[in-house]
Amino acid sequence: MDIQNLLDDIVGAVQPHVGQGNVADYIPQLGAVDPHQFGISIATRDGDVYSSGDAHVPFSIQSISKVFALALVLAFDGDGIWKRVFREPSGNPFNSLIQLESEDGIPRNPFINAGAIVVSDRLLSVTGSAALAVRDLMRRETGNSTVAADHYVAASELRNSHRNASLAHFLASCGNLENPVEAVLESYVEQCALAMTCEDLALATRFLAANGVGADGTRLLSPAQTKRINAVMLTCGTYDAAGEFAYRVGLPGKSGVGGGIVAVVPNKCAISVWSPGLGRSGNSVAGVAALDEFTTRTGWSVF
Ligand SMILES: NC(=O)CC[C@H](N)C(=O)O
Repeated sequence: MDIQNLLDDIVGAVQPHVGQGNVADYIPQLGAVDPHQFGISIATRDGDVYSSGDAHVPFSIQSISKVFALALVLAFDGDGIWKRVFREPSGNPFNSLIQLESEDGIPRNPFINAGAIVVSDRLLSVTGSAALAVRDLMRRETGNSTVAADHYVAASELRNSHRNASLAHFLASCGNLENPVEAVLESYVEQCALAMTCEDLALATRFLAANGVGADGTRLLSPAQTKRINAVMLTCGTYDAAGEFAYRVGLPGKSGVGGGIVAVVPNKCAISVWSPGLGRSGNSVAGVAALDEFTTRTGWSVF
């Protein structure tokens, strides 16, 4: 298969969707991003990388960071995190407060905000800085030592983080935070504010398509842990649109409100797409369309 040709074709095919949806203006700094951009990259298990469109423009990875924070907690700390967070789809928006109270402060899964705040809290306890731990993992896997958080985005989110602050305070009231709320929130927004390109993200995600083996050949996760992260991405990675994403794309995937999505074809490749316009559930409209196109054309799906 000529992957480069395929990606160039997909860039053309999704053009009608580029600019559709809305940029995430609840984080003011993200509201200023030009929605008429689209990029796609693939990093194969064998080490080849293909890109097309705006694949070299850095964007805010936001909730995509939640996958990497979870991977690090599982790698450094084992399965203990699963006592503090469930593994069920929530069927609710990513920043919803509703279930958290009725389910006694145990978030539905690690990819909605409440669950990711718990994971970042644990990563903060284990490493001293969730944001730096995630950043260093990204640098190692991409070989790009310039990967860093955009501090304007982090500050912009922190100033407007009333929702996440309420989730964190509620978690603390249930005894499900180990660190002070302010420290956890700071670390969480800093991790979300990492700026990366599609190409960076495809490279960083590749270990999930390689049974847990990282770029330098060392093992980050066991094959069983890798399988499980991919399973949680499939069922929970795109929030209350996870069913629709599985239906259209058929791959484990994780989205962020910066407009990025990463997806994993186990044992083959990692794919990253980016376009800032979001649909109702906070997933990139053109990004989902591109992944739909990709799995339809290649047949590379888990189903
Ligand atoms: N879905 C997302 O990307 C949300 C991440 C964002 N930092 C938030 O907490 O609201």
